Order: sequence, then C-alpha cells, then structure tokens
Amino acid sequence: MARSFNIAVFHGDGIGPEIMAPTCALLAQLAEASDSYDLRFQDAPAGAAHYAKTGDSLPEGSMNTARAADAILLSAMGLPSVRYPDGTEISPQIELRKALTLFAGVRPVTVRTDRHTPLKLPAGREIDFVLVRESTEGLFYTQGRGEVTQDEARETLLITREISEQLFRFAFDLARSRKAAGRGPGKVTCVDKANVFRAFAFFREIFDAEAARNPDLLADHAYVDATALWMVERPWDFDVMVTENMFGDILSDLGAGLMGGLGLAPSADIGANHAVFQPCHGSAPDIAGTGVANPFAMILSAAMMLDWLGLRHENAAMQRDGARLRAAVEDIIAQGTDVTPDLGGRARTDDAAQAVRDRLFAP
Ligand SMILES: NC(=O)c1ccc[n+]([C@@H]2O[C@H](COP(=O)([O-])OP(=O)(O)OC[C@H]3O[C@@H](n4cnc5c(N)ncnc54)[C@H](O)[C@@H]3O)[C@@H](O)[C@H]2O)c1
Ligand SMILES: CC(C)[C@H](C(=O)O)[C@@H](O)C(=O)O
Ligand SMILES: [Mg+2]
Repeated sequence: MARSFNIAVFHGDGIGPEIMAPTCALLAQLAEASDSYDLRFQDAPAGAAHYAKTGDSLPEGSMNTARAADAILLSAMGLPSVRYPDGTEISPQIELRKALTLFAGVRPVTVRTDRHTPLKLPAGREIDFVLVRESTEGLFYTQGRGEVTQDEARETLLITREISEQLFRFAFDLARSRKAAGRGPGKVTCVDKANVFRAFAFFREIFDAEAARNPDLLADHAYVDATALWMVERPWDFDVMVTENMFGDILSDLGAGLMGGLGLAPSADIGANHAVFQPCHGSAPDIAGTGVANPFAMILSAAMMLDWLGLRHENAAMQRDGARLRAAVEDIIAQGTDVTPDLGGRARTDDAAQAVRDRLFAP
C-alpha cells in the first residue's frame, strides 16, 4: 500500500508561487504514477506579502503545519519593499531554520556541461561538490536582534560545540555516501577564518576531532577568502565543504554563479527531524509576474526532497523518482533548448516545466 507523506508548502513572494505551482504539479504526477507513495500538499501562508496584509510574516498555523509535515517545500520569501519596523526584511526562512534546528544547509554545485558555466572547463572535467552551510547560528545568531545605537552597531557570531559536532558529523557522512556512489574521493574541507578569529579556531578544533573519528575519509582546511579564489580556479578539487552560516550564504551564490546562475541552484536545510527544501535564490522582484522565472532550482530542490524522504523512509521508488527528476532537468540544461531567458533561452516557466514533464512521462 502507498505510504502517504504530508508536504507543507510555502508558496512565498515574487516569483515564488510561479515556480512552486509547476513543481508541485510535477511531484503530484510522479506520486500519482507510483504505487508506493502518495503526497499531500498543505499550504502554509507566510512571507512578505502575507506580512503586508496581516502584520504576521510566519503565522503560528503555518509553523504548526511545517512542524507536523514530513517535509517542507519553500520557494523564495522576502521583498525589498516590505520590512519589519527595525528596517530588516521579512525572512521567515531564517526563523524556520532556527525553530526546527535545521543546522545543515546543503547546497550542491554541479556542472556537467560547459554550456552555462562562465568557466572554461578543461576537457573531461566536471564540477561536482556540495557546500554544507551551518544554518542556525554563526553570524546570523543575532539576526533581527542586533544592537544599534547612534554611534555603533553590534551583532554576535556564535559557534557552539553542540551544533558544530552535528554539522561536521553530517558533512563526513555525506562525504562517505558520495564516495560510495563514486562521486568524490571522500574529502571534507573545513572553510573558516581561523587565522584571525578565535571562534573559527574553535570551529576548526571541533572539525579536527570529528575528522579523527572518520579515518576512512580525507579532511583538510581552507580559509574562506582563498576558498572563493579556488572555487573559480579549480572547483573540481572540492568534494564536501563545510562552513559557517554567513560564509556559506556568500559562497553558495558563488557556487550558483559557477553553474550558470541562481536559477539552477537548489538547496536543503536539514535537521535531525525536519527539512526544508528551497532554491538558493530570492523572490526576483525584477522579473516577477512576467512568466519567465526559471523553475529548475525549485524543481531540483524538490528532487532533493524525494531523495531525503526516500532515504529516511526506505522508499526506493521515491529515491528513484528524485534521481529521474534531476536527470530530466540536467538533460534540458545540457541540451540548452527549453531554457528560460536567464540561461539564454526563450522558454517561459511553464514551457521549461513542460519539458521536464515530457522527459519524465514520454510514452
Ligand atoms: N531563499 C530565499 O527565500 C531568498 C534568497 C535570497 C534573497 N531573498 C529575498 O529576495 C528578494 C530579492 O533579492 P535579490 O534580488 O537580492 O536576489 P534574487 O535571488 O531574488 O535575484 C537576483 C537576480 O537573480 C535573478 N533570479 C533569481 N532567481 C531566478 C530564477 N529562478 N529565474 C530567473 N532569474 C532569477 C533575478 O531576476 C535577479 O536578477 C529580497 O527581498 C531578498 O531578501 C530570498
Ligand atoms: C533571504 C535570506 C534570508 C537567505 C539567507 O540569508 O539565508 C538567502 O540569502 C539564502 O541563501 O537562503
Ligand atoms: Mg543567500
């Protein structure tokens, strides 16, 4: 009998609803065609437009829906024009990460063809690494609670042993499973600024202790500034990199740039009991409403959701469908037709989603 999974859906702001609708439709079709799982989507209102209407950016009802769900899908949230009284933007995704302890922000960077990357890939080279961004503390710790006076502003960078240990364990486990799948040498790189900050020396010490517990895997360190350089010069040398929240936020956009843009960059924020799947990009107010948003980062994030649920619940069909969904998108990216204007194409959001559907369900 098919096992049923509840999926909380945050449709979000700007292009959010435009990329979420075709993604849910594809997922629903995959589930319908499968006799081993079923997906039930539950809307969770939140975000900047919701705040502008109601004064609440993340209603308790939506938080409860998220907590009770088997997984959470989220498109982009936030609009530059809608702000809290303190001047910061509406960002319920940060609240979700903190409230559900989603410490591991998993942001894969995959380039299999040189069609969209700004880099010149040496013959036979592919880029395939995963950035794991700590997502609950670091320099985001006082987000929304920073102290600002007339003369100075302070935010706190927090690194805890408890979260760092879980983060590094996650990164080493990921490297092990990538090695088993033949996708990397089994190497974890700790990205920090331990040459300047004691907090990062502490981060590195905890990393080294975890590395010692994983003698079957390789471990090394890199400073964050040099990492930005190496991501451009020789990105194929990375396997799993693990880093602090703000560093990961910045480096993951660089990773998106390597792939050909934010429209191709998926992510998952994973904790012990919950996970949110969302693209790395924002609500793209500059193109919202024009029907040309690239849905691939959202669809690839949905594929990561199927991977995660399938592994967690030992549902092989779900894992297979995650891989099929990713393969369909990668095929379209490699062919370069049926892509949206951000990738140099003329497809609209719905055309790009239809191209995925055609590859999945062609007779
Ligand atoms: N995860 C999130 O929800 C998230 C992430 C980043 C920014 N934001 C919010 O989104 C709003 C806009 O931020 P921004 O402009 O700095 O970043 P953005 O990611 O929304 O846009 C940056 C550029 O990339 C383009 N772009 C992004 N996604 C695209 C897609 N799927 N298809 C085609 N083009 C795409 C946009 O058109 C824009 O030119 C802000 O309010 C910001 O706080 C949200
Ligand atoms: C929109 C913003 C709050 C968010 C972050 O800073 O984490 C985004 O940039 C991301 O990368 O998911
Ligand atoms: Mg970001």
